[in-house]
Amino acid sequence: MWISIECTKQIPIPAGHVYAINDALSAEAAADDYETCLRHLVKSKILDISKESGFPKFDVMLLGMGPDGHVASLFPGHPLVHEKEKWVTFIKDSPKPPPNRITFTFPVINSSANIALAVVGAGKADVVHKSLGDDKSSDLLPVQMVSPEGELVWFLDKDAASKL
Ligand SMILES: O=C1O[C@H](COP(=O)(O)O)[C@@H](O)[C@H](O)[C@H]1O
Repeated sequence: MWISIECTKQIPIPAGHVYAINDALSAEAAADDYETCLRHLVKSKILDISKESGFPKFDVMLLGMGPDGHVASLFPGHPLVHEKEKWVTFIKDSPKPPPNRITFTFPVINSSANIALAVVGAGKADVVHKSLGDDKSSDLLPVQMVSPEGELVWFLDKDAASKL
């Protein structure tokens, strides 16, 4: 949401190219509605399907990361990180406000051609260190499960990179 609102202010994206979440609906209904929207875009050949995965394939996905290592609304230890079928799903118990959210699932995120991961602030330094370091002793954080079909590029500010 933030991206669509901020980007449309900064760069001239035609309004018809922005597919906003319908926040008048419940989280469940908004997730269904958004997945239906994606399916229409696939049918009308605006959005590709990955030959590898059969899920929608975005050219580029811009993700952030929370200080707990979550991406999109896929939080560490939450069952949604293991969703394998849905394109878009919902969460009603998000550990970070707001509690009701919708999110792309990992099959969609990881079918992207490319992903830019933009991470800023000292509050993210520990998790950046853990994610990019060698310690694979504990369960993977959601950010460590991000694996697009093409390139994954991290963009860090000095504070976020301070423990590397
Ligand atoms: O809740 C969320 O937080 C993360 C991190 O946000 P930031 O403002 O600290 O960069 C964001 O990437 C994610 O999309 C969102 O669901």
